[in-house]
Amino acid sequence: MLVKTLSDTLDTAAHVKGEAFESRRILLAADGLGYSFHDTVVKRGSTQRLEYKNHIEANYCIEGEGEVEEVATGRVWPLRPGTMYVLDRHDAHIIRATVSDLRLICIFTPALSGEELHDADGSYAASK
Ligand SMILES: CC(=O)NCC[C@H](N)C(=O)O
Repeated sequence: MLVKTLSDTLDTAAHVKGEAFESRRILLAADGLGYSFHDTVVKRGSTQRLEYKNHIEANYCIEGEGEVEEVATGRVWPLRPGTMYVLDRHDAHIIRATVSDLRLICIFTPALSGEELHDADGSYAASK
């Protein structure tokens, strides 16, 4: 059995700090599960255009309020605790933390190694 805590991740290389978010990557490629598992905080007032060309990402909101827009259609969904969105087609999307910080539980497949940063397209490099 594998047991980890959020505090094991804080201030390690797997605690990635961007302008708009902090991603605390608790399970990584090295754990051998085929997915990575992150506890991510998206900062209030931020807007991010993202497009994970090399990964599928599932996001489950557990705190805060904001919205996600599907770029291809312009469709917008509110994000609140209990809402999940999955970028199952590598969908380009825009995340807005409109009202407060958003806290999202994120799963990436294939797993991230832990230190990935967004490139200019809003993607992470392909997993090795
Ligand atoms: C929604 C969001 O902020 N995504 C960027 C961070 C990503 N979820 C990650 O954990 O690396």
